[in-house]
Amino acid sequence: MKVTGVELRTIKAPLVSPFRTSFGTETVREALLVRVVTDEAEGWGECGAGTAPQYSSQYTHAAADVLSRFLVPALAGVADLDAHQVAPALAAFKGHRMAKAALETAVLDADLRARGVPLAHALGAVRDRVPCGVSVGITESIPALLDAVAGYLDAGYLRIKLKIEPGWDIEPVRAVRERFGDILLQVDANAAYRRGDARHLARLDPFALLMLEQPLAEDDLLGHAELAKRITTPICLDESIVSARAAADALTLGACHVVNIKPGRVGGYLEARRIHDVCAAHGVPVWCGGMLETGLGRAANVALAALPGFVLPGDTSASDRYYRTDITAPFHLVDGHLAVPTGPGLGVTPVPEILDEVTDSTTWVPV
Ligand SMILES: CSCC[C@@H](NC(=O)CCC(=O)O)C(=O)O
Ligand SMILES: [Mg+2]
Repeated sequence: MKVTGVELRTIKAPLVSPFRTSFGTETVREALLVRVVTDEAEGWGECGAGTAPQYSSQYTHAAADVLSRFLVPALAGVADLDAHQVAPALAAFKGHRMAKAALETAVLDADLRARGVPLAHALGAVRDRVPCGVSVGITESIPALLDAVAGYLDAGYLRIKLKIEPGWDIEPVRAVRERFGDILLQVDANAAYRRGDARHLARLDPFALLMLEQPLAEDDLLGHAELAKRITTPICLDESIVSARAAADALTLGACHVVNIKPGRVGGYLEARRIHDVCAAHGVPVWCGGMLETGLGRAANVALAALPGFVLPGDTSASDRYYRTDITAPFHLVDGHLAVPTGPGLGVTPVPEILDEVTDSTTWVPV
């Protein structure tokens, strides 16, 4: 394929309710969408970065800047481009994995649409629907949390994930366990704790959680390995797993028992599959994380979550978990599952009038 140009479109999509984590509260998803135009087809990618550098050092406007100044122009030199050539073409530029992932995904989507191949098929999917969990933010009170969890369980979600932070951990977990019994339940700290919190985190052990996600800092593999020896709750890593090598290192060090795979965090779906393969080789379960994606990123995540090693419900929730109106045809939860898209590439495209309503800016970058 020959890339003729790339559109960088920033959208601002209001969330149906505030989403609070240990690092902040989101009320609007400011997302960067990448549309690659080639001589054969066009393709879409969604950048997982948020408005501010709080989940990681990346953020939406920086992703748009690095794409327009460096990453998109780097594709000009590639004569017959396919998705496998994108990462090597961008390797000279350090970091910015989420921006690189969005560009690689858009090239992959264009290539697959041109060939009539669904992303799920290209990645090696073995399922036609995936089991879904839901991420529940920190709420104003325990009663409010219990109401939210009850609503999601009524909707059919198969697993509940609670955001926690110091001061909001033991009690909310206890309250959910006491109210809802032995549901599949896990927690995510987004790196809010320190190595000295091991004794406190061990107080989660009696609640039979599926996992404790990213309790310590992104770069603290040794701290997680030490913590793993002092608590019985399985440790899952998210922010720390930035590549297949980081996954192999984490498993070798005993820093985690489960991995949350997020394609944007690791530079794209091709690296995400490599991490899936590394974990499968070690007998380690994985699940698909989320970054509040619109239907574009959601479609790609659901395709990935259909791979054999994704044996745990992911944060692949229905569109209405976050959005009143998705920019694509909405994903609906059916018996706790989302259907894997069957169309070429991502299998979905934005609805133009809905996309225009949430568009904040658009830039064309010629190649
Ligand atoms: C704005 S928080 C995004 C990162 C967070 N993601 C979720 O909790 C799931 C979000 C989703 O359902 O897409 C995580 O650390 O796992
Ligand atoms: Mg997480």
